[in-house]
Amino acid sequence: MINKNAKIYIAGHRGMVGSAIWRTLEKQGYTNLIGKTSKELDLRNQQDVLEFLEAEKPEIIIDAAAKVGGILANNDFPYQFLMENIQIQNNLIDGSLKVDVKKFIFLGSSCIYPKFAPQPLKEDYLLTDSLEPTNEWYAIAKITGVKTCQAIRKQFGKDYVSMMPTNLYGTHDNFDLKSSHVLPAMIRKFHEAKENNNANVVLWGSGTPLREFLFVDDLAEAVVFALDNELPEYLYNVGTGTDLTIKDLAELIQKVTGHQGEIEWDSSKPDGTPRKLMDISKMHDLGWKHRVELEDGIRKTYNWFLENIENYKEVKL
Ligand SMILES: NC(=O)C1=CN([C@@H]2O[C@H](COP(=O)(O)OP(=O)(O)OC[C@H]3O[C@@H](n4cnc5c(N)ncnc54)[C@H](OP(=O)(O)O)[C@@H]3O)[C@@H](O)[C@H]2O)C=CC1
Ligand SMILES: C[C@H]1O[C@H](OP(=O)(O)OP(=O)(O)OC[C@H]2O[C@@H](n3cnc4c(=O)[nH]c(N)nc43)[C@H](O)[C@@H]2O)[C@@H](O)[C@@H](O)C1=O
Repeated sequence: MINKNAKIYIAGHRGMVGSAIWRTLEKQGYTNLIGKTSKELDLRNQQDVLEFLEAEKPEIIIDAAAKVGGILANNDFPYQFLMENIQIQNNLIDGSLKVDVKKFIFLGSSCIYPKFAPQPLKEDYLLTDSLEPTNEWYAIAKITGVKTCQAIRKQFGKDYVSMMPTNLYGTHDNFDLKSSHVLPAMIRKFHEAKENNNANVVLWGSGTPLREFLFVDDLAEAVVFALDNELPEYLYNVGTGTDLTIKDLAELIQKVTGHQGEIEWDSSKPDGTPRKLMDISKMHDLGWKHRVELEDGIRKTYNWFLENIENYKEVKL
């Protein structure tokens, strides 16, 4: 068990995931949390990161800082998704080793697994085949992060662990239609179409790919679980164990938002990987399980969207 006064640095503490982890840690009584915005500390700058870590000497680091985006952003900006993520994670992980950070939690994504791997995806399937082309750049960066932490475990015996969440959604999500993931994009599109006399909604691809969705507060609980317990292995999947087609997701969000028009599918946009359902038995065996079911999570996210609707004009990329 970690001391509740331990100094914990949450990299990316204003993002969807970082802010959920911050809230969960506060709720569980952790008192010494630190965070920096990208304006205050650009994690791509090695010297600045090392100076910050040397000055602060955190006991624990949770890395929720990354260049993040949906299928189109990943496909259109391969260099940024590869390079910025490698820079951010290398500076944080190597800096942590240098200043003797006791525990490091690295967050990756289910896209690290091969495009046509057997389903559900077990942690062992890493590096057994080729990646999905729309996000291979981001995936290569994330695989490098997993392997860097694994190398530190092997060579220095430190508690550096990687968690691979499935597709996430929730409060503080990115609702910008160019850079967002599918679930917040659909909430915004159906809501705005409803407001616009139930106009038709245009969605991307064929609607046939399958995706698994985890509410971000559940992921935050999994991360705090990993912080409270020394996990025996280097890599853990985090998800719900259930997926649905993009078309079924669209119908569910259409119901929640109350939109009554038609849905059109834009086949010029990519489908991405056909399926990426996580095998989450390792986390279940240790005692973590998700709590928020999809429809409930979508309602919470839609309510948050409505409460914060004025902020969505900003484009993230
Ligand atoms: N969203 C999803 O569906 C999934 C996300 N993940 C992983 O979870 C983690 C967090 O993602 P999420 O919360 O969704 O992303 P967000 O875009 O919401 O947050 C990313 C955070 O990273 C920070 N950041 C980005 N670049 C820099 C930089 N150069 N210097 C300092 N800080 C930087 C941002 O800081 P600031 O706000 O100050 O600019 C922001 O707070 C990532 O590792 C991602 O790969 C994994 C699976 C799915
Ligand atoms: C988390 C994960 O996220 C990304 O992978 P992805 O799951 O393919 O991403 P996505 O959420 O953007 O799309 C899922 C599916 O949904 C379809 N889709 C329909 N209509 C919209 C739409 O309006 N917007 C978006 N974004 N997608 C749409 C879309 O065509 C695709 O079939 C990578 O960043 C990857 O690196 C990663 O880790």
